[in-house]
Amino acid sequence: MGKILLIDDDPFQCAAVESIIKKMGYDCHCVYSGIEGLTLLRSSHFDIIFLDLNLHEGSGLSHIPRLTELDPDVDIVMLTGESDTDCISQAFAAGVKDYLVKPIKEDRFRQVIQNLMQQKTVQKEQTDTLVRDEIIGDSTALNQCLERLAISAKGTGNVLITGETGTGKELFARALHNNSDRKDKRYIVVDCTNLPSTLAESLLFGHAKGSFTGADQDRKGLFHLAHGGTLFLDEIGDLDLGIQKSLLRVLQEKTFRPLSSSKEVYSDFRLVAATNRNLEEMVARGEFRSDLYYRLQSFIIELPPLRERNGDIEMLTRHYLPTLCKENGMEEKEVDPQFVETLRLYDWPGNVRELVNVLHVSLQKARFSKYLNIYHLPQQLRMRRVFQDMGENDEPQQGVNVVPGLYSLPMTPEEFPIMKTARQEAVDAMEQVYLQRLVQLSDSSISTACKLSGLSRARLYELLSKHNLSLKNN
Ligand SMILES: Nc1ncnc2c1ncn2[C@@H]1O[C@H](COP(=O)(O)OP(=O)(O)OP(=O)(O)O)[C@@H](O)[C@H]1O
Repeated sequence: MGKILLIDDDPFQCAAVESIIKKMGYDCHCVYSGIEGLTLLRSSHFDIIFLDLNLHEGSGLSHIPRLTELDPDVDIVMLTGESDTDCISQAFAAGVKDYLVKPIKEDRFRQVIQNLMQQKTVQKEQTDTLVRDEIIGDSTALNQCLERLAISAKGTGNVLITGETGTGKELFARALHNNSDRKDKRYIVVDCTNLPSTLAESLLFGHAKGSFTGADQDRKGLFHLAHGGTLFLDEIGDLDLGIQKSLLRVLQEKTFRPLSSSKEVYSDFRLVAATNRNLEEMVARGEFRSDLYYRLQSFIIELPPLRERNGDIEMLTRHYLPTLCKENGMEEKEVDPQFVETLRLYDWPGNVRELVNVLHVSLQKARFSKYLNIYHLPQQLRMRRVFQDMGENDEPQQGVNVVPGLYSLPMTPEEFPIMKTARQEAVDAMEQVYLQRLVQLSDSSISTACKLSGLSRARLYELLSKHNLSLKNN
């Protein structure tokens, strides 16, 4: 049964609305302040919240970010006596689904509930039947992306998948094809990175015999081959501007002419594109065509970075470890809880790809051990853990001598490193902390950094590069 929450400080209004909702067959809870609403949301899920604007404690709008943080799937509808246009715009900007002005009209009220509930049911059905392929994770953020994947798979328009490197854009593109009506037709992948424009034209559009030296026969292009299926353009942000223009024409007209051919070819392919670049900024700089950008925007799936869904880390680890052990000819290993805990503390700039790589490296170190523990992890992850243990998030506190604590030695003879390795790891860890602090204190000035550290410019640049730092990190 659907659940609805009313947040309104007028008990009479609540009673009237509650009776309509209960007659519709839904479960209804009333609370008289935003604070009570937030408390309730910590332990219960609701499908819809009707939120009053003018509450005793202040504006209901101020509660929206926290309400959606606690229950990302909830739909919020304003229910208020305030009909000021500014309030309406602010409410929509804050993400509400609808805005109803009191006194409520019962028909309209019922319609809002029915539509929102229906949409939720359809979304759930679509997500439940989705074939996830290899997509692992159960965080709210990933589940929201899977919902969008399910909706887009049943649609027909172009889809743009965005997200940092290694977040799974290619995995989603393939799953989109496999869940669509086109799944029995071709799925063609084109990596637009470093695709020279001359080669791109003949690859995408095809060519007629004799169109250039070496073209000894007619060749179908990928647009043609993808007819009825899906064309995945990976890293579309890298596509040459000239090709962008031709692509736009193909998307609009579904026809194109292979190089040196007099015949137009019709092709009905579905375009899925992905990028880790900010296309909006590229449009502003004139590096990406705005008309193509608007065409691609019809449906966007934004994949969150792993650090924003670190609830998925354990699931991904447990999924990948057995496969990696098998690939490396090892018995499956047991995993120390602190190992997973330490994985959760890290930022994962390379996202899932980096996580898989770290698991691979850790397994190499643990080759002769039955367990995976934190000492098998690369140094930057162990360092992160030390910072955390010191009660900090990112950096060492002002004036604290962090260096001696950075390198913790394993307790088992099998893991115990030779002195040379231990010394090198300690030096590396110390350098990293030292340079991070130096960068902070130098205010992007190389001469200040050299003066403070006593290092030459050449040596400083060498060390910064070794630790992936830049004076501009400040
Ligand atoms: N949710 C996930 N579940 C399981 N594996 C994942 C997931 N997301 C990513 N991966 C794995 O991480 C690696 C990188 O994924 P993928 O190539 O899809 O990322 P990407 O976003 O396309 O990266 P790039 O922008 O660098 O091309 C692959 O090995 C993929 O299988």
